[in-house]
Amino acid sequence: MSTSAASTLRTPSLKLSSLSSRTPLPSAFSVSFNDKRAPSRRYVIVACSGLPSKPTVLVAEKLGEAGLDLLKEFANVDCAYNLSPEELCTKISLCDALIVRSGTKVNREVFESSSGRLKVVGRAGVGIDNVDLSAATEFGCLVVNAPTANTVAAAEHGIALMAAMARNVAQADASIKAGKWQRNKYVGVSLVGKTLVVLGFGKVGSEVARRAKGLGMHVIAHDPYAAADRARAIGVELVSFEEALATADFISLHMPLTPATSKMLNDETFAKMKKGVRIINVARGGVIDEEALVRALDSGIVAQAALDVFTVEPPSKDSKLIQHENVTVTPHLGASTKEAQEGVAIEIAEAVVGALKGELAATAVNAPMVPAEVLTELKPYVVLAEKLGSLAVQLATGGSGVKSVKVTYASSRAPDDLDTRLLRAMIIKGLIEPISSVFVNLVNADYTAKQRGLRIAEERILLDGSPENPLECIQVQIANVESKFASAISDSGEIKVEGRVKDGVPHLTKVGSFEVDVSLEGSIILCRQVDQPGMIGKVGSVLGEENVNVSFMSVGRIAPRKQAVMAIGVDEQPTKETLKKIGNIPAVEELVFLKL
Ligand SMILES: NC(=O)c1ccc[n+]([C@@H]2O[C@H](COP(=O)([O-])OP(=O)(O)OC[C@H]3O[C@@H](n4cnc5c(N)ncnc54)[C@H](O)[C@@H]3O)[C@@H](O)[C@H]2O)c1
Ligand SMILES: O=C(O)[C@H](O)COP(=O)(O)O
Repeated sequence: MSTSAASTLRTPSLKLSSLSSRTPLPSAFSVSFNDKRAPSRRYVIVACSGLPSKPTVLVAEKLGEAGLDLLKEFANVDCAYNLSPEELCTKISLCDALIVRSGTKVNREVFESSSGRLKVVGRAGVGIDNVDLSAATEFGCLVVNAPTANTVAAAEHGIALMAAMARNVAQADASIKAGKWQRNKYVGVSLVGKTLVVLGFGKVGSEVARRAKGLGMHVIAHDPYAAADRARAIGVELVSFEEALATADFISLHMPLTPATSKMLNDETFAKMKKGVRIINVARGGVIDEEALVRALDSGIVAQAALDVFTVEPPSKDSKLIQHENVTVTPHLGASTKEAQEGVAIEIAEAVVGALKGELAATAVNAPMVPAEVLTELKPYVVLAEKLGSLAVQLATGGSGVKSVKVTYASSRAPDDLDTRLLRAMIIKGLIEPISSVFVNLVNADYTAKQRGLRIAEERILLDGSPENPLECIQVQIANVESKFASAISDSGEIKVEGRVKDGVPHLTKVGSFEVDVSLEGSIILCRQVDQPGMIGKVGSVLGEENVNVSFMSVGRIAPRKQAVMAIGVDEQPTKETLKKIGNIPAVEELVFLKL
């Protein structure tokens, strides 16, 4: 990709088939259940069920027109800039999505105030340090960002600040406008031949490095997570933090603000730098201890600094740092080019609309990454997983006592070739939703389980045979609970249900120790009886008389004329009286109705 093209990059609209294997999964999102009997069924994995016919998107900071146009095709768009925190909290309960830049704090109160309606937060830019990700995850709200469209703009601004600082452009400009002509005062330093250290060799850092090399600088970088061969490919050596500090003439900062990078440049690290070093920061203000920087400037360790970002934005007018003669400042303009803002607006609008539609989000920040092809393959198993979770918990007496669940995946695939995070999330959804008002999705499943003290142990059984299908069967067991259907308790004392996918359709294949075979759609009646002729007919006619349509029926028995379990798939919910009539059939010993 040419660097000039990068700033106007558009994120293509994402469909399952167009995603690469590194595409972060979905959060959200609806996955079509390929069921011949229910072809129109949409299956929501994550966030976006229950949306009104036209969702509402609150755009809380200025967004490029092209992005707004895209949003308006799909949603009601409310552009409300400069909201106070209170106003944002008031508005948010009426919104399905929120789009912000770096100027809006999307904190816990915002998620709390949304009362569960907010499904997606779109950050029109890279840094998500203004969004409380744990709160978003807790509330099952997907966070997406626009990570590529402003890369070049930020890199160009870094280079602009470095050159302007080295030649005192801002100071000389102010001086001349004040009526002075100070040619001797503003003698600068050259860039050519100087060592530039790039701290954070990601998208922006590497573009800065590329450009600085073009200016004849010697460029080295420190980034504990960057690949050395990627750096080498553009002629940059990765060095240790200590070496970086000790050799730099210029240091340009390009890491995210995280607990690990907060105040990374401080009194101690400034003391390790060469006297007269120059610092450029277009990353985040918080990566520098600003008071320590003032001390380093005063002592001459740091000759000059050029800053686009600040710990508090806007910084106070009388801040010593801002007013320092050797400091050049801009008001967080790194991403502010027409091209970048247009690109960011399109990138974020596409991500938010896609998320609201239930498509995959390539830029999800708080959802696990599951490659798209894995998702496609797992679709029917995803449905199976949720239904098994739901059946298992409905079989327990008093669902709130469910604390320990064991999930067993039997597969011919090696464990490394089977990603079960999505399945686990769906089992958790199935286990929790029928017994609570919590909405569980891929974003918040593990968190919600932990909050409820629900332990999920996963086990894999490696089968012989062809690994053509990802899974042979899934088994869900709940320990230490009683069941309202005693036959669901296995020999080892747990509630046990097992299922598999047949011709793309999920089936229940085992309840307790009984083999059954019923397609998991509609609802199910499980009925234990003494195995004898005519039972299917008797139960079937009670249901027929009450106009309840049977979609599937299967009987599993221990041995002829001994106990048997009948699994009956029904399209309609039978009335209590109907169930009572079945229970009154002499050979029937117990029965339970389970909603799917
Ligand atoms: N000023 C602006 O307007 C503007 C515009 C765009 C991006 N940014 C900021 O620039 C920064 C970089 O953005 P990006 O798109 O290149 O992100 P990126 O994720 O592509 O790159 C960040 C890099 O920092 C590295 N890193 C993480 N911890 C580190 C550490 N302790 N030491 C050194 N490196 C570390 C990561 O490995 C990664 O390679 C972010 O803070 C972003 O918010 C600012
Ligand atoms: O992280 C980013 O993308 C930049 O800091 C840009 O922030 P902005 O969208 O507020 O300009």
